[in-house]
Amino acid sequence: MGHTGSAKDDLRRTLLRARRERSEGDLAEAATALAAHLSGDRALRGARRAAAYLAMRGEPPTGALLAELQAAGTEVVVPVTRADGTLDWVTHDAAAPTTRSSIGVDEPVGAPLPGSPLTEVDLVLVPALAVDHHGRRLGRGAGYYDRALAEVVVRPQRPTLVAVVFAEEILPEVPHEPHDVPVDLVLTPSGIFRPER
Ligand SMILES: Nc1nc2c(c(=O)[nH]1)N(C=O)[C@@H](CNc1ccc(C(=O)N[C@@H](CCC(=O)O)C(=O)O)cc1)CN2
Ligand SMILES: Nc1ncnc2c1ncn2[C@@H]1O[C@H](COP(=O)(O)OP(=O)(O)OP(=O)(O)O)[C@@H](O)[C@H]1O
Repeated sequence: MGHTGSAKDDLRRTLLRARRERSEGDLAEAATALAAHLSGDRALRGARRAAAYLAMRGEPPTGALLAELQAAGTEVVVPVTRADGTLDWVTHDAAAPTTRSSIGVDEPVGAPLPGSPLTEVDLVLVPALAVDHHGRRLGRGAGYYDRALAEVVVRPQRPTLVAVVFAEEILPEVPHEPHDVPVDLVLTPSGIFRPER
């Protein structure tokens, strides 16, 4: 791992530690606030299909946000991680059973959608540990989203990419590499931010 890799790892550790210290009350408030900001932004509110995700421990909770998207008529798909490092996608149903994967992610047990669902969405909510002022995102380091997004951003009709983080996780600069795909918007419990490009 080069310089950028170890700089990313150091920052990940710091950010994960801060996330572990958030109270349940803080998280519940964040969940409601994220869902409330949805209606204020046209790209978010008007999506026909959205790729989202089930938040894992420490992440800004996405349950209310996904419910709000569905209530607005958006079809929501969520990922299932595969051993080869790619993501499958399943239609989100909050009432359907999920299973916790070995890496701590809740995943639907339903059948994956055929084809490349990510190429048919107009909005992608992307998990992140931090995002910088240019929209560059720091993930958990497994590369699932970098690989998945690399395929959609080359398409003529690219979807709006939205990272979801706590406001304190918007940083002036995060370490980045050529394969990192920048996001268009950042959704936080404090509001929506548009990175400079
Ligand atoms: N909610 C959510 N889903 C997601 C992602 C994410 O960041 N958040 N991912 C974004 O790419 C992919 C999964 N990537 C992951 C990469 C590393 C670890 C990880 O290090 N897990 C810890 C355990 C964490 C815990 O139990 O709280 C571990 O295995 O030690 C987890 C997920 C796909 N789905
Ligand atoms: N487009 C790509 N094709 C192949 N490998 C990739 C691609 N993008 C990233 N990777 C690999 O994935 C690994 C993790 O990358 P990186 O540290 O940028 O992940 P991340 O953005 O923090 O994680 P994630 O995308 O899972 O949230 C690296 O080893 C990188 O080489």
